[in-house]
Amino acid sequence: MATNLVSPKKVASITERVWQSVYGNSSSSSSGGGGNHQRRCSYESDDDEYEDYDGVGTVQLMQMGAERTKNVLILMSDTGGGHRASAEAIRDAFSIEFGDEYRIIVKDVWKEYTGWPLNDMERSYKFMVKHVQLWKVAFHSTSPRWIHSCYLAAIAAYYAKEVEAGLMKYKPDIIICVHPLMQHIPLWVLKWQGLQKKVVFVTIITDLSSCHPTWFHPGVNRCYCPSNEVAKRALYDGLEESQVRVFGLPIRPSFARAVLSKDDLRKELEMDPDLPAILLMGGGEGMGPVKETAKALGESLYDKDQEKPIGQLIIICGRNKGLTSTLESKEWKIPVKVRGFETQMEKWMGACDCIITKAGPGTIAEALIRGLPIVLNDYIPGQEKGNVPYVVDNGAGVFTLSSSETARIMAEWFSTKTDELKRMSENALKLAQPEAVFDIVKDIHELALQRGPLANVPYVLTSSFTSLI
Ligand SMILES: CCCCC/C=C\C/C=C\CCCCCCCC(=O)OC[C@H](CO)OC(=O)CCCCCCC/C=C\C/C=C\CCCCC
Ligand SMILES: O=c1ccn([C@@H]2O[C@H](COP(=O)(O)OP(=O)(O)O[C@H]3O[C@H](CO)[C@H](O)[C@H](O)[C@H]3O)[C@@H](O)[C@H]2O)c(=O)[nH]1
Repeated sequence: MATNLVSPKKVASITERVWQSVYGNSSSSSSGGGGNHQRRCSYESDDDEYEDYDGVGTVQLMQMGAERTKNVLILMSDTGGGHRASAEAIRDAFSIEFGDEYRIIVKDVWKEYTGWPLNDMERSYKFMVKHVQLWKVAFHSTSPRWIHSCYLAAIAAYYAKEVEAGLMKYKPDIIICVHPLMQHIPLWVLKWQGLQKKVVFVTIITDLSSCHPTWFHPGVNRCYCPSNEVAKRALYDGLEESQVRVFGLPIRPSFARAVLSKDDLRKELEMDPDLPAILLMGGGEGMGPVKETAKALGESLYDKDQEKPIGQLIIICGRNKGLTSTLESKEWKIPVKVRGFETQMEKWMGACDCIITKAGPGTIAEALIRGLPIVLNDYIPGQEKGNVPYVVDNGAGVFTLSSSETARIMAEWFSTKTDELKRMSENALKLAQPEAVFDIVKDIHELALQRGPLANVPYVLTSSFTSLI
């Protein structure tokens, strides 16, 4: 007797289980539900509900052989503002380039599905960069591969199941990671699930130069580096040339495709139409010496002899509510606007003549696109240290930690050294890479097209495969 043959009864039972897994127990569930998913808006944000996602399985089966909307899951965390800005840039570029071909989901899966310390990275990061020596020690002591691998393996042992549930909910065809600590556990999960051939996994590095080694994971399909310096480090850390691409840091398409003139923007933002304008900020969290610099500028931009201002100041405090209220309650001799977290940074940058900021990579890359000369007044040790020479050596800005020096430079740029301001603006534009975000999404699209037939097999027949047989 051929004992290794599967009996008809067993086949029926597997078919039945596939059927149930796809359509549920009730026969009525097969009607219409999937169609709704097909008609959904093509991207979802963190705040949107992603209800009844299991219906995607239905859609997938119905669409076998036909082109179906692909799910792209972007993993990010609000540790600062840079990762979300890059995630949104990628989301918007997918939408511009490919319309409804892709459904984009931007998520902090850690926050929703895991526990401490992964679900609280925002607060931990904020705390550590506030006590900057703590961050310096954490950054450098976790740099050796064996150390961060041990930490992450220990965390994976605790949270792998939760991360798996978080990933599977969205049934991604493509996972894009824009955070260094969000690659290791998902890549392990894909390996355990046998999904490496089905799901494209790419990482987009959002630090310009001295980034943390956790960014370089050899298990990714692509590692997008923002600069040649980062690419060199990636190769040195074990990635193959075929995995590495250098297009630049992805910046929201609204920066690249801005059409409004400075005059129109100033009108819209209710700024003085004539006075030179400085944008002062400190990343998504409003970090660095924003308060001290604002006070110094309040004095240096006021001409005491003529009793009138020689410039105006826009201060963007990000999510730092304490800073916003302190600066709002101050009396100013020059025109000043104090703002909290702004969602249209391209407009504020487009309306100003130069920027003062800590050395955040996102802010720098955006300022370069807008041709703003940059005064770097601070940097976070570790990942932002290398951004200082990147700006200064390329002639796009200057670096000083002193608020009074910053104020003096500003007063000069607006009076005796306007030629320096102009030269730096030209150098900034030369360094800008507004098309990077489009190059990256086109490359990811190509990568997805190259996937083998398994990419079109619905999740119900792959990830659940082991549980079905
Ligand atoms: C690398 C291992 C991560 C596991 C975290 C656990 C403990 C290690 C303590 C500090 C981690 C410092 C991480 C440095 C790596 C940063 C990489 C980077 O460039 O990230 C940039 C990004 C900002 O843009 O930074 C972050 O996202 C930092 C998030 C930090 C979250 C750390 C939360 C840990 C909090 C307390 C840990 C205390 C005790 C640890 C016990 C661990 C037992 C397993
Ligand atoms: O009100 C605001 C303030 C800031 N931003 C945006 O937030 C981003 C800030 O990003 P940065 O890279 O300049 O700096 P962050 O400190 O906020 O970003 C964090 O993530 C970065 C990586 O992406 C770096 O690792 C950085 O060191 C880390 O602190 C920029 O796109 C900026 O336009 C807003 O949209 N609105």
